Amino acid sequence: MSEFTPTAEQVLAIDYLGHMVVTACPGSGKTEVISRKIRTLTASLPSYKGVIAISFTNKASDELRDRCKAGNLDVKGSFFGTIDKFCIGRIILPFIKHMVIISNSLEISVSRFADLSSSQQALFPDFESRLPLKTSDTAEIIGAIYHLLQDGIILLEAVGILAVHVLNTSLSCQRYIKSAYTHVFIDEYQDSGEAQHGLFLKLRDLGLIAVAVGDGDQSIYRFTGKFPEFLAELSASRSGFEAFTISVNHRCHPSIANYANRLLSQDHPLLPSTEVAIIRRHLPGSQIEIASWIANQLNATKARYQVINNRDVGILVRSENTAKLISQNIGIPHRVFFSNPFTNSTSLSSRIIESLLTYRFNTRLTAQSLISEFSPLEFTVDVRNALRIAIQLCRLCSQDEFESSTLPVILALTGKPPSEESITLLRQVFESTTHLASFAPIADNEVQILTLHKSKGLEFKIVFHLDLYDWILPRRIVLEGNWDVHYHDEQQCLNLHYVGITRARKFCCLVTSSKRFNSYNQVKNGAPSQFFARPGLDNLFG
Ligand SMILES: Nc1ncnc2c1ncn2[C@@H]1O[C@H](COP(=O)(O)OP(=O)(O)OP(=O)(O)O)[C@@H](O)[C@H]1O
Repeated sequence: MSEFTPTAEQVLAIDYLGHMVVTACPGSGKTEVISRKIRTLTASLPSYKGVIAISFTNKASDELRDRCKAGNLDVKGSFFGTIDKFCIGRIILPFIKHMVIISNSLEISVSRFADLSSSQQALFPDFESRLPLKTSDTAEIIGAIYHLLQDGIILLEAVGILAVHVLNTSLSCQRYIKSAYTHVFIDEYQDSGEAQHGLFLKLRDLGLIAVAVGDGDQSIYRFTGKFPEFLAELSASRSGFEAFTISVNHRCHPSIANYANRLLSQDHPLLPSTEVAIIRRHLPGSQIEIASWIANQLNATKARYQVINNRDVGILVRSENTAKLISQNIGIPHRVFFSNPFTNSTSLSSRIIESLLTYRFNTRLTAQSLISEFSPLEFTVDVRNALRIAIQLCRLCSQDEFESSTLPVILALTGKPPSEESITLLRQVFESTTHLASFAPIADNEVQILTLHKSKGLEFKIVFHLDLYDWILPRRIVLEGNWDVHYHDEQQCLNLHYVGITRARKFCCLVTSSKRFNSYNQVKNGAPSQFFARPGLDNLFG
């Protein structure tokens, strides 16, 4: 836990005991407020109870869990994870069998609509025009969703509405939720979809204390049906939620905060700052030259800003293609947050094996955290102890023994042996040193390369913000027969740029180059982003 004293605004939010919504600017301590609340709350809970803490990404969720558990604090039966993980693991899988007859020999997996067979797709006429699905769609498509479940498939796009449906319909699910959890926290509420919002309100109606935290200016997922309007709805008067605002950015150097604030509002008052810690650099060449340039001047930058470890440096990009180019050309230890063979697999045994791999390499994780993740219902003490030992063996065994060591764990958690697919994926991971390395915790000497979307909720002492090109950020689109400049949701692109800059604590470098590779590896002119020309930014950068 951080040593600082919370501000008066933070104290009000930490101490409030009822339903609440916290809106706050970047770096204002939202994650701190949530973790301090969870630490205080869980201290007085019995071991079988906990809170539900939902973050937007696994990385943000790990960060929150680590902050809550700092100093070996016991967070009891709390859930930390993403909304899909919660819906699937805690609501759908344990309780759907009370509602649909599903053969015990079937392994249930999660599948996207696009990956269904054509006869399965035909169950959902006009499916794509309904996306994102809303709870009001449930009545019409629940029959088709049940049909798929009988084939062992949970439709990914319907996870949210299915969870709300199970929660509304299954009394045993309601009893379980009420007995296992006292509070629900949802971070990054500005990126909530309608089903998630419905679930949150339903959990409140069941008697859990509901806490939403977010920032409308960091809304960056509108394209997937996630809207800041739900956060605004909770913040409105008479919503039943007490509204709190936290307004001081503790993360960014004041000159970085000034630049970010002026991006959104050209007249935003400026914080006093004696130094400018945000610069623009336009380099000859493409992303390849940018990679070498970053590598060459990294040590000097770290020394200047008294940063010791490379892991405190984030290189933020708009596209995976740029991430790949930087990774291939930077020539210093780094970690790219790419997908691994398990990323697109949603079967339960794949998710367990992936978690066992993470557990094997990350010694800060406990066997209990894995049990809590995958077994929503209570085991007897004997079964739990045997399972804990089986999980621990997956860390202690040799690489050759890992595959067989996962067997008893998967059997205990699912009642079935692992699927063939999950074993194939595991073998693919072991065949690739890059994939294997991605399961280890970040080493101190590794620079982190990730997309702007994935950087949400994270912070770095030094940030290199790339991909600030015309066409890329803001994303430009061509309208047939019209040569004017048109953007695809300029406000969301601006929010994305704002999120990127506000990840930086001490120094932020906005980098462009005269050329750029596009996703087809064609070289294009690298004209600078239109965001550089926004009013109000003059003299705010070096
Ligand atoms: N009262 C405070 N005094 C000093 N530092 C603080 C205070 N509150 C938070 N911080 C620090 O500010 C930084 C940002 O906090 P945190 O990550 O909780 O912000 P956040 O609101 O979740 O950010 P974002 O929404 O941008 O992801 C952290 O390094 C945290 O330790």
